[in-house]
Amino acid sequence: MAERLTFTKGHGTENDFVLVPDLDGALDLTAPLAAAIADRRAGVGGDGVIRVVPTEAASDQAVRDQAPHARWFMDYRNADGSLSEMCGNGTRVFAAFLRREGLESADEFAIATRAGVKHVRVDGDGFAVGLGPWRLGDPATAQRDGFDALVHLDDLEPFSALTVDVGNPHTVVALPEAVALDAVDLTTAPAVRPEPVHGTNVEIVRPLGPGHVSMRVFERGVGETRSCGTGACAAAIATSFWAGSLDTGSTWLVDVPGGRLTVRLLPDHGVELAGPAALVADGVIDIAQLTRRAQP
Ligand SMILES: N[C@@H](CCC[C@H](N)C(=O)O)C(=O)O
Repeated sequence: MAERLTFTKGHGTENDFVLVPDLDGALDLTAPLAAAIADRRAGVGGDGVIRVVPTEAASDQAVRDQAPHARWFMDYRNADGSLSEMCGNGTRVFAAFLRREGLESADEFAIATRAGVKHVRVDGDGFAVGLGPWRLGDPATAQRDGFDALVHLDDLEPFSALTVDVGNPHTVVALPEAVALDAVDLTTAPAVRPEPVHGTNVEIVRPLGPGHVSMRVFERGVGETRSCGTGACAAAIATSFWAGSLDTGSTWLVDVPGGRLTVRLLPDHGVELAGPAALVADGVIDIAQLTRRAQP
């Protein structure tokens, strides 16, 4: 493996990522290496690590099959090194990197992900990305009860929640009026029942008005983050579902600690996420130093 890796640090509404270009597909971005890069004290630091690699060089056949539609694969890992199928904020930062580097020059293009091909377009200063199709985790239970899961927060009675898949798994909590959003303790992972087999991201949502919610998120493989793009989509979908108005072409503003995202609900379970993307630093990682463990 190369001893030095170039990287770019970026963020979308303060959900931050380390992008590692691997233009010839030679880098073995293992879970321990990704976790070391994402480490905020001994590494570069980020909520996730994104390898930028030609789609045809991906190890997964299902990803390589996307090569006729998308030249570049967003190989996403969480800060703990685990793989994720999708990252909404990451898609915009990935798109900004591809354009800055001249790897894509059009205003609209597609990117390959573990959740399939996603279409990106320039949208003002930022990007809009189609993240659909979404689906409810347990549609029959959700249609009958309005909820299909319970989430335990703090020492309070469990809260009703809805499971939404946006390529990756989400559980959205409808926080009752009596509980302040800022007061919820997200220093540890909320317990979700039934326990999701592959884990879940948990969004806690407070409606602010028509088409407008405030949200905090505990991300699978990370902890509390300042934003989550797929989580914002899940929050808008769940809130619309509870209001009985899905698939209406509505636009939602989702306020997160790191800023504001816009979510458009489209027909046929489509959903589009729009927001900023910033590339803030470039550098070089010394792999030997990064992986050297301090002696006690
Ligand atoms: N922050 C991302 C989601 C990243 C992956 C997530 N933690 C998971 O494991 O599914 C976003 O903006 O969507």
